Amino acid sequence: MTTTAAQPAVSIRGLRRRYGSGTDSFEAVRGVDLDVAPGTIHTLLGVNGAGKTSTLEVVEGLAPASEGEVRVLGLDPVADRPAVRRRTGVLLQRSGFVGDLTVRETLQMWAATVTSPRPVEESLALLDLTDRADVRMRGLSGGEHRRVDIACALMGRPEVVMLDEPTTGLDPESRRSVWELVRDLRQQGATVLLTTHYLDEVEALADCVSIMRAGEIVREGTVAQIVADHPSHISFRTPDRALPLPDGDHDRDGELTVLRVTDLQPALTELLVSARDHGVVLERLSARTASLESVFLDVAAERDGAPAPDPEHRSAPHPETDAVLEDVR
Ligand SMILES: Nc1ncnc2c1ncn2[C@@H]1O[C@H](COP(=O)(O)OP(=O)(O)OP(=O)(O)O)[C@@H](O)[C@H]1O
Repeated sequence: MTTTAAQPAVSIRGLRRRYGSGTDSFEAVRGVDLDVAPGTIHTLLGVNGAGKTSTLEVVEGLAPASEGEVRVLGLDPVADRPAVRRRTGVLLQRSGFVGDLTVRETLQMWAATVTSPRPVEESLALLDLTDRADVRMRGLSGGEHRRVDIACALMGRPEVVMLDEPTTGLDPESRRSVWELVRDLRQQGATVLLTTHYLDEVEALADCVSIMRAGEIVREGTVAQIVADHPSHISFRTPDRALPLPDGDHDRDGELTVLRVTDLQPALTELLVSARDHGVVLERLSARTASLESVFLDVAAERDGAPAPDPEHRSAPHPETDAVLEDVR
């Protein structure tokens, strides 16, 4: 008996999206291909302006593609919008809820637009909002507001959930509770496509990650696959230029040398032996295996055609991407 691979929950082929027309037009999405396997969490990771929202809006059926094809559960999100909308939940980056309504009234209003909605009390409990049910929307903190947005996105028990930066602006505890919720959705069989610029969010959630830069997907796979394909870094300072170096990509900037190597341990051993044999002191020696952070930094550096930043000056292991990128600039 032959088995066929499950149809992707979301499939994107040759997607292009242009804003404006003529000489003023700008192409924000430049030929994206993407498959999201059913029952998985797929993250789109990229810096501000990479094209994540522009892509997601087409998948959500909120904007037409300039070119290419998108299918959600086998359906066209624009032409088959009513059918797609019934089976999907969408969290936009910004919601436009009225500040005068209470949280409960907001959820009741939203429930009226959804086929077979969850009971409002269940939605309140799901997002830990029961105690805030009678507070007006304008009185909520940013994190509480975001939880109302998420409650609305999940109101119709969607098969496919699209979340645009679900945890931006949330405190660490709220972020973790959203992560739990997203994992629960997967456990219940839903498919989740989410955009983020948090590296720790990708590491916590992603079955598959697509890294976007300037409207294109430039890396894709599991975090482990992406990291395994990336070189490790060795850096040190020495005024001695005659030191023989192991094979790999070398950059020298004054006294600083940065090596990019595929196999860290033998390269490091060779370097240490070479330094000992030549009587060279390697100051501020540092060796780092590849990480999602180093992949991301190198992807960002490729954007400018600039060399990857000095690993000595990289920041903490899981900072927010925008903070990481301050190092690159
Ligand atoms: N309505 C618009 N008109 C013209 N350009 C736009 C419009 N919306 C977005 N852009 C541009 O398209 C590019 C991609 O924007 P997009 O919002 O898709 O990126 P993003 O990766 O989602 O960024 P962020 O993390 O900031 O949300 C950016 O250069 C942005 O300035």
